[in-house]
Amino acid sequence: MTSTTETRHNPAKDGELALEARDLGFQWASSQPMLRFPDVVIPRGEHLFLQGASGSGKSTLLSLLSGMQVPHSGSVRILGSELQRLGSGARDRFRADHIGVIFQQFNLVPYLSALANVTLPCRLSRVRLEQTRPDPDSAAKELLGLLAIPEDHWHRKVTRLSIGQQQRIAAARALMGSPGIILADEPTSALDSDNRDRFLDLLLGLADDRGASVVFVSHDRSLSRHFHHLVHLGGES
Ligand SMILES: Nc1ncnc2c1ncn2[C@@H]1O[C@H](COP(=O)(O)OP(=O)(O)OP(=O)(O)O)[C@@H](O)[C@H]1O
Repeated sequence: MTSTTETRHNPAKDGELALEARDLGFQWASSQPMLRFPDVVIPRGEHLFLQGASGSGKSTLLSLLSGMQVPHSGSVRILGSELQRLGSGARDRFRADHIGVIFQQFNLVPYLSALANVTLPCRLSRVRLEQTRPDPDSAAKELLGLLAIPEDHWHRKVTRLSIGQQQRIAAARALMGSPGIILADEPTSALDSDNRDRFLDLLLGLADDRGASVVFVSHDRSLSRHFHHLVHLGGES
């Protein structure tokens, strides 16, 4: 795999890193080639754009960074914790506590309201619940307001909302309880370019307010200007 990494900032001192992934290699099956990834180093509060052609391994890299998959080689350290040192249950808890994920298809719970989807992380993580004290509902409503979801939509099932609104609800859910890292996998692919830029400005602004680092995946390199760091995956060699 040929890959490039660009950075517009000097790396922070160790201990101030949101994320550090070194020498990562992963193989989905023994019949498939080993995917090898460039090192990823993000100082706390800075944001990284992950770009590459279809099949280059962007989603695979996100699944390694989130601890959903375990690498065959190399290491992932998030907010100072080495993921491989955690057992699978502890890794799941760490993800629920410290990582907000925005999926390509949003993965909202279809039978829940917008508000109930946003408060979900607080039901899965005591750490995220503590961060929204005294009242998770108020914290969720504040996020929904900041993300321009009209108040009369908050109690509607998410399936009755537009794609752009569902995407912003997925962003609110990821930001809820101020996790240190947000991983976003192509959440803008259904939007036109104006709405894509507007969404990114909102997401990065809210992440900045909360001190979170965002790793954002997209095919569209024009979005990279919003980010401190760029990693380009070049595909299988
Ligand atoms: N669950 C899986 N099982 C087996 N192989 C997989 C799986 N997921 C991805 N792959 C393979 O791993 C390689 C990288 O796929 P990945 O989905 O990470 O790429 P991507 O850059 O995110 O692609 P896209 O932009 O199309 O979403 C591809 O060859 C793909 O076929």
